[in-house]
Amino acid sequence: MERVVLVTGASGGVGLALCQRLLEEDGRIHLCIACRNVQKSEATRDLILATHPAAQVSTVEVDLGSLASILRAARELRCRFQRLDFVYLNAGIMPNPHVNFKALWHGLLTGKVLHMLTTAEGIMTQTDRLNGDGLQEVFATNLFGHFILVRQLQSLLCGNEKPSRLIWTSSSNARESAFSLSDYQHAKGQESYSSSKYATDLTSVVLNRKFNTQGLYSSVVCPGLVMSNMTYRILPVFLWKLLMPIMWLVWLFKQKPEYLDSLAKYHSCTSGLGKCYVEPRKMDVDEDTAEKFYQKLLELEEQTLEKYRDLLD
Ligand SMILES: NC(=O)C1=CN([C@@H]2O[C@H](COP(=O)(O)OP(=O)(O)OC[C@H]3O[C@@H](n4cnc5c(N)ncnc54)[C@H](OP(=O)(O)O)[C@@H]3O)[C@@H](O)[C@H]2O)C=CC1
Ligand SMILES: CC(C)CCC[C@@H](C)[C@H]1CC[C@H]2C3=CC[C@H]4[C@H](C)C(=O)CC[C@]4(C)[C@H]3CC[C@]12C
Repeated sequence: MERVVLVTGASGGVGLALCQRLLEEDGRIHLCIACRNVQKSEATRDLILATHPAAQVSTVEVDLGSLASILRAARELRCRFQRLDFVYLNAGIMPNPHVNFKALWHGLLTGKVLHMLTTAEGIMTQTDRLNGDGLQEVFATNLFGHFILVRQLQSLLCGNEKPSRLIWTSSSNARESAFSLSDYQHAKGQESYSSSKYATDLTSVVLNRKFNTQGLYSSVVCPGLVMSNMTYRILPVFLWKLLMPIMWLVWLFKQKPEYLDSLAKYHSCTSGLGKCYVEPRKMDVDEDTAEKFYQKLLELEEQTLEKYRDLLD
């Protein structure tokens, strides 16, 4: 039976590129794209089929900022599929981004410029707000909505013949100092994006602890700086185009000499001898904090799903 792959945030940017790439790697998969509404789902499906006409692509509507929508989508997926092999938890937002140009300028003059330009540490803030479920929107969309989706899809992800995998799109902007267990939704600070991505890293770590024995494995990835609607909301397109030569220089400086081989093809995978093509980095995550955070997520799940009893099985 073909492998079933679910991708959230498939309508553009990283998610759409990921869908195209997955089909290039294996045209036999069943790709289920999760988008916010029917129009987006169908437009995305048409775009994918234009380049991969023989692909099996289905759609599901889910607004990750709405618990009711997530519960409906999960119910629909449980009816449609017997298992899910890969779930890419990719949808994400960074509302009202603000660049601190003073800090940026200061950073450009220091030795930490590469670190600053690849992690945005100290130069980006956002303003968040409450969503319809009374949750901080960035936390809800980037992390909690996905967490609820995974919990609701547990029966399709656990106990299968082959292991299933969750792949979270995290970010190099994830930072421990932006996250606090006492304000894990980041209602008080101005780095909700960074906090939500650190929360993502913690969640992935703890999900492995809880679910590896049931055949579910979780990992996080950072796609690097990608030109998408998200980045075009930070700076206008023309400015990014002007900055491109600088970004290329940054990229070049970040490469190890062996990466500059123009004949090399880079696959994000591991060879039979264990050699990795993409450099792994250890996450700055403490397992004890991850466990405490998990308990808080479970408590929040219980509180928030209380009013949606009719949508639960
Ligand atoms: N761009 C970058 O440089 C980087 C991005 N990332 C991460 O990559 C992921 C994808 O971002 P990117 O492609 O750049 O940004 P885009 O804004 O282009 O894409 C975001 C995707 O998420 C979807 N989405 C947003 N909110 C919701 C919601 N409430 N419910 C369902 N879907 C939603 C969007 O759908 P819709 O079309 O309906 O808005 C869209 O498909 C994010 O998690 C982001 O944090 C990580 C590191 C760097
Ligand atoms: C080249 C400079 C002179 C001008 C660009 C300044 C900033 C607007 C951008 C510099 C670094 C960028 C970012 C880095 C990390 C990204 C992160 C991985 C992510 O998940 C989302 C986008 C970034 C925060 C991105 C945003 C713009 C920069 C801060």
